Amino acid sequence: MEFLQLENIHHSYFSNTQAKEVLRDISLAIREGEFVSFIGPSGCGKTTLLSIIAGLFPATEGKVYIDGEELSAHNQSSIGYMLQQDYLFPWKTIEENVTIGLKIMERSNKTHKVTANALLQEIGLPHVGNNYPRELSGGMRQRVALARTLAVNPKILLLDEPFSALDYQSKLKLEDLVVETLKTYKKTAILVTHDIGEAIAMSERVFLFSANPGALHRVFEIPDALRELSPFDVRQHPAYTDVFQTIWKELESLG
Ligand SMILES: Nc1ncnc2c1ncn2[C@@H]1O[C@H](COP(=O)(O)OP(=O)(O)OP(=O)(O)O)[C@@H](O)[C@H]1O
Repeated sequence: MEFLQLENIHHSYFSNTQAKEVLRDISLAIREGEFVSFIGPSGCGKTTLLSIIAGLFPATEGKVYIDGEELSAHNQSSIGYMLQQDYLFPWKTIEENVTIGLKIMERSNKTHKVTANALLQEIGLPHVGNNYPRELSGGMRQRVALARTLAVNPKILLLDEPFSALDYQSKLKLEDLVVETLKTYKKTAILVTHDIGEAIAMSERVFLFSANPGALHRVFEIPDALRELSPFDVRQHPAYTDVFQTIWKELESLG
């Protein structure tokens, strides 16, 4: 079932009297529970498109639908955002950081501790609730950022290069954890990444965008044989190299 739908999205930024066209006529649909990636040359508008989906600002033209309903202040909270930086508050404990969104949304205090504990357990950090962010490694902090994003129970997660600041080993481990956790919670997710391998390893479909202005160029279906594996294992599968080369060639052809 189509869960997130973009219909003829156009976007321009206006500075002084000049308009800069960034996105042209983007239409796409993502199924409930699906994990997809957006890739494309630098500056093709991936972050701009995620911001429009998150409702941070409206597109110049076009519509976003979530579960058949047009995006508005009413359903905007069904979307969670995870970024390259963890943006944890250094003066708050890990438990307080995980539940900050619930506090902002003024949801009942009683269940906060239970929610935080369950999520910290899920991300493999059950004993850090009373610690402070400075006491954790970069990879652990990004896991906490994932728990904080999930705490408000969004239906759709937007992941904007959340692994790019991590060392290679932490990145591979976190990719596995994110895929497993989002499957457990049956979330729909969009990952923006520059790493083709990461897109193939984590996604069911990869959306390739071209630049100037940003437009949807091609959609790649990841073969079933890869989709059943964890991101780490996908990279060891014989079919992985073929898929990588196909996408790489297409990206190269965009210049
Ligand atoms: N607030 C803004 N005002 C004017 N132009 C902007 C603004 N934000 C982004 N742009 C421009 O829009 C274009 C798309 O930017 P965006 O960050 O969405 O691309 P991206 O594909 O995410 O880039 P990257 O892969 O480098 O992160 C770029 O040319 C950028 O300079």
